[in-house]
Amino acid sequence: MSLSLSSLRHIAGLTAAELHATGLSDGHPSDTLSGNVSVTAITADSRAVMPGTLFAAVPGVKADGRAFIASAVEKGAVAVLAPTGTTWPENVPERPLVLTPNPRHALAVMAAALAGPQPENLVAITGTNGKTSTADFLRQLWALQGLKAAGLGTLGLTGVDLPPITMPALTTPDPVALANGLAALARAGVQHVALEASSHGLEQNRLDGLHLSAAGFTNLTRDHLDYHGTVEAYREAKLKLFADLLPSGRIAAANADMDSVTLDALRAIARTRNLTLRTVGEAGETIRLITHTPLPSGQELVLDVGGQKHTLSLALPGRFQVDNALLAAALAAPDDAALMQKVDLLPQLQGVRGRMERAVVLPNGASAYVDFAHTPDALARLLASLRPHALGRLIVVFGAGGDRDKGKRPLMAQEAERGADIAIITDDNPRTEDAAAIRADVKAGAPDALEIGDRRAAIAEALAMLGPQDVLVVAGKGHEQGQIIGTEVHPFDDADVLRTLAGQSLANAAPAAQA
Ligand SMILES: CC(=O)N[C@H]1[C@@H](OP(=O)(O)OP(=O)(O)OC[C@H]2O[C@@H](n3ccc(=O)[nH]c3=O)[C@H](O)[C@@H]2O)O[C@H](CO)[C@@H](O)[C@@H]1O[C@H](C)C(=O)N[C@@H](C)C(=O)N[C@H](CCC(=O)O)C(=O)O
Ligand SMILES: Nc1ncnc2c1ncn2[C@@H]1O[C@H](COP(=O)(O)OP(=O)(O)OP(=O)(O)O)[C@@H](O)[C@H]1O
Ligand SMILES: N[C@H](CCC[C@H](N)C(=O)O)C(=O)O
Ligand SMILES: [Mg+2]
Repeated sequence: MSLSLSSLRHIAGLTAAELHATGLSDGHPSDTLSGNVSVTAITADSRAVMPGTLFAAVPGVKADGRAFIASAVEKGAVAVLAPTGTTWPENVPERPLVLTPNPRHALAVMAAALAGPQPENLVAITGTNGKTSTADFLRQLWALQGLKAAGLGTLGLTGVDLPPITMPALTTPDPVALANGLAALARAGVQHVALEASSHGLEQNRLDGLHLSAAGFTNLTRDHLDYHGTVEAYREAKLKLFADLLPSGRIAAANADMDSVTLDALRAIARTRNLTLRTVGEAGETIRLITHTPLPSGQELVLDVGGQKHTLSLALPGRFQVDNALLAAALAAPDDAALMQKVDLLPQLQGVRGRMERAVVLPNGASAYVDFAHTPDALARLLASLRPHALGRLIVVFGAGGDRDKGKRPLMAQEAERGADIAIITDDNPRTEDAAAIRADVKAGAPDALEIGDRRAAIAEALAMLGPQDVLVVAGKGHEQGQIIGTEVHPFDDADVLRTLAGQSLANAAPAAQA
């Protein structure tokens, strides 16, 4: 699809006064520069510019996109979008220059306009933990009703019979990939999409071009303060989904057991913006969790759904999975009358890859789980959820990622030490940081924890410790397929490593047992 620059500016709410170009002495654009150029694509990456592209030159964390205007023009950019105050670089052929205080917002809105259709039911989920799980449960609930549905987030694009669409490996993709991916899904008849809204994505306006039908909020606890600076700024970024992006009159759903500051702020936004707020959980008003009883194969739930008591079994272990399942049900129901029907589907939900996934059961009855907990709150809840399953000891292997929030490292360790009988600190994507220094930051919160840097060796050591009825959980990587050291990704899959090592130890044990 192509659109004229002036239509794009109109769509993004940018006025004529914001169109400039160097060499225009009277400040008024000439005909060529008046915005009648045809734009076929938009990108914020000069390396992706092709003839006909509008280049969004945005300052970022590592680089300043304005340094690449010359290169974009050389590659055929027909116009440039940039922050107010940007001047045209010297010795670069003139192009229309659209200036706005928030070019990332304009980029997302224009990308959506150029991409075309969006799925009719587009639900975004935010929160510190539980976005992927809730989005996948929602996708499953739709699929169970026979609807063509997709999930989009940390796991990439998920669903059955989807067109081949490549997405960047981010929880919330950049606005151009997002808009194009969603348009491809809509064109393929996928009208139900559950999407993760990360705080980075919200802060960077990646979702600003989307037409959302509902939005969910799981919880807000510590993470990503390296990027947002303060909890307040982090909360503000998450709340943007409800304050700015979700259109008035739509459904907002939240876990009522989340911190009260965030919940109160959400309630205030819902009131002001006329959103229908649904709450779930122990304090939930829409779906209230009355009791939950862990069972060997999952858990039994007693719920109050709109005043009606309802008992059902969930085939998933872990208290936090109940929160995610109930939030998904609240988001799946277009009106209150449909709530019970969605709740009735919950027993059919299947586990999400790498989320409390039981990878190995040893002949002595010990189990080993893989989970994606990488925050203090997630680790605390994970270990509390596993405790009833550990008739023996509970052992955790975990680490903290490099180039990510340093403040969470000792807090994660405290939760590991508090919640498990044995905690083993290991490496989890050191990225460009020194792995030993990360482990030292972690160990400051758990001086008694064991430290084994090599992740495979740490898992092997933990497996060797497992006595009858013990439970091991390897946390932090979940579905991940690699260990990122420097900028290189070394293949690594916790579940595979567990299965391989458990198989080897059984093979090694066999001759000894016969002797
Ligand atoms: C810190 C961060 O979020 N960075 C994201 C951001 O990059 P940025 O805009 O700051 O980029 P930059 O490298 O400073 O460059 C500035 C601009 O110059 C442009 N450029 C750069 C080089 C060049 O040759 N030409 C060019 O035009 C860049 O395309 C960019 O537009 O925007 C890019 C495009 O959307 C993202 O790819 C990039 O994600 C990086 C890779 C990343 O690691 N992000 C992580 C932290 C992230 O976003 N995680 C969240 C949260 C996960 C969770 O929930 O836990 C996620 O949604 O995945
Ligand atoms: N509702 C919840 N409350 C607290 N912890 C949770 C909740 N749901 C999941 N977790 C924990 O967080 C981990 C990650 O879950 P999930 O992948 O669903 O979260 P996410 O928000 O998508 O994470 P990311 O920010 O990395 O995308 C799980 O493996 C579990 O340990
Ligand atoms: N989306 C999260 C994933 C963290 C996973 C963990 N394995 C790590 O590397 O810290 C992040 O980018 O912070
Ligand atoms: Mg996720």
